[in-house]
Amino acid sequence: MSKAVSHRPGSTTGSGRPLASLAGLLRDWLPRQRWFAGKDRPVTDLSVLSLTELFPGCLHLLVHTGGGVPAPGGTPPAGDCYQLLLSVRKQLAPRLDRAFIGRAEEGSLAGLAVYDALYDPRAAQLLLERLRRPGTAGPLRFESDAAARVPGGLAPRLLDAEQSNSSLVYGDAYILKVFRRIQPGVNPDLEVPGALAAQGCARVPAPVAWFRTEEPWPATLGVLQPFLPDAADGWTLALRALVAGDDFTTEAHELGRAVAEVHLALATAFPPGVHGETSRTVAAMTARLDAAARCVPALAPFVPGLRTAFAALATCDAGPPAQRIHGDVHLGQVLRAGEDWFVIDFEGEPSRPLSERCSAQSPVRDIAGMLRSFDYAARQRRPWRPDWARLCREAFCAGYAARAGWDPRTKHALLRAHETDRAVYEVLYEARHRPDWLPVPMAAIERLAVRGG
Ligand SMILES: Nc1ncnc2c1ncn2[C@@H]1O[C@H](COP(=O)(O)OP(=O)(O)O)[C@@H](O)[C@H]1O
Ligand SMILES: O=P(O)(O)O[C@H]1O[C@H](CO)[C@@H](O[C@H]2O[C@H](CO)[C@@H](O)[C@H](O)[C@H]2O)[C@H](O)[C@H]1O
Repeated sequence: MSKAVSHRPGSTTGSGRPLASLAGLLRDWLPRQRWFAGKDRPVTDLSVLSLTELFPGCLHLLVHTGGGVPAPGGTPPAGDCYQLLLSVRKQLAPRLDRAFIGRAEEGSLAGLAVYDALYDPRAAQLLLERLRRPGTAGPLRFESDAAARVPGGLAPRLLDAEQSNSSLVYGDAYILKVFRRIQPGVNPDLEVPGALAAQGCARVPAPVAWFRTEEPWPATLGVLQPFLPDAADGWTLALRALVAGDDFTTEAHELGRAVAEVHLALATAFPPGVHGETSRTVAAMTARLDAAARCVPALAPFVPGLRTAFAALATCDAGPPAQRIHGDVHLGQVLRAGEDWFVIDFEGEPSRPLSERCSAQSPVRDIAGMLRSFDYAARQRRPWRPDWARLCREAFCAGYAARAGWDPRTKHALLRAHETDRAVYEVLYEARHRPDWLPVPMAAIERLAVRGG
């Protein structure tokens, strides 16, 4: 039986010494996780917002770092909230080495090994069982599409890839994405695929079950959707083509069509947006650039040149109307199964506030994301293959135009501004998560600032 453990939000000691002991271990472990956003500051404060015994031996936690203590049900505080599933054992089997968080030193957990339960097949199976049978566990709510029939007993495996979240694949039939950084509200990765499926859009795997919390505020915690078993992601396929010296333009053209179809479905599924005033877009892009330059000094010399890309928006054609978009389009977010491209991960850029990610924006933002991704792929090759990226870019835009009815290549200033904004985001992302990759977006920054495109 699951039960909610009574716990005073904001305290690491509300349930006694075990929490204090856990908090100590988590302060060291959290910053080492790829999905941890606050890598640029030490975890000095950590509070437990909610703690639920999901099943015997497995605790579900929402923890908060980097800000004031949040009030229950109140306004979300500054800082970040993370979802953790933790288990304890006397000894960890070697196959759970990667899951090890630390050994508790005090309280009732003293001497026990604390580990990330998502690596434990038993815990992963029990989590799927909860999703198969809608119900509650303390503040947690497990829900499903009434038409979905998820079979029991599917063998779980945790995807190794370093991602923004953690994903479990069950029997190559379903994939459960467990969100790590939790923001109040419905996660777009539940909301958007659900709305697109209702439109009959076949480009997106539709959610079949999900779980969410009511405390400390309503938020989505995880989504189960069909797994595309023989799919390969666009990044893997593009690199394979580059290594083999193959052309990728047919794939890029089809990708352009797929992204355009998703945009058309999004425009129908969500009420059309009002075009934000251009001056506000310019101000927002400029503010993001200035903030990024404060964190990554290498950007500073390019700031004046990059600002001209944003300023040009004031005098150029406004382009297509604002609408709901994907928000973080790149080659890793598209999967090819058979001849078809699918689009996944509608969370948007993980570091942006949820309200911003759900607001109507220019679809050019998504197009710019994919164009940047061709550049990223081309730069994985020595020597660099700018011609490969250029041909993919042309083909993607042509495919997009064939389906959307307008051609991104005719909106040069708009594209340049959005590619610049995206490259600035990438500089910050790489500086925080993969410093070795920083030269990739920096090369684009130099090109966009100095040569203008
Ligand atoms: N429906 C699916 N079918 C097959 N593979 C998937 C599916 N959804 C996600 N994946 C795989 O899982 C990886 C992580 O998914 P993604 O939604 O991008 O998570 P994250 O937000 O953690 O980046 C993808 O790169 C892809 O390889
Ligand atoms: O984790 P997400 O898939 O939500 O996206 C984040 O991580 C991506 C890297 O995994 C990052 O993408 C950047 O690197 C890609 C190559 O690894 C490249 O194809 C993309 O064009 C580039 O932006 C993405 O920006 C970030 O939000």
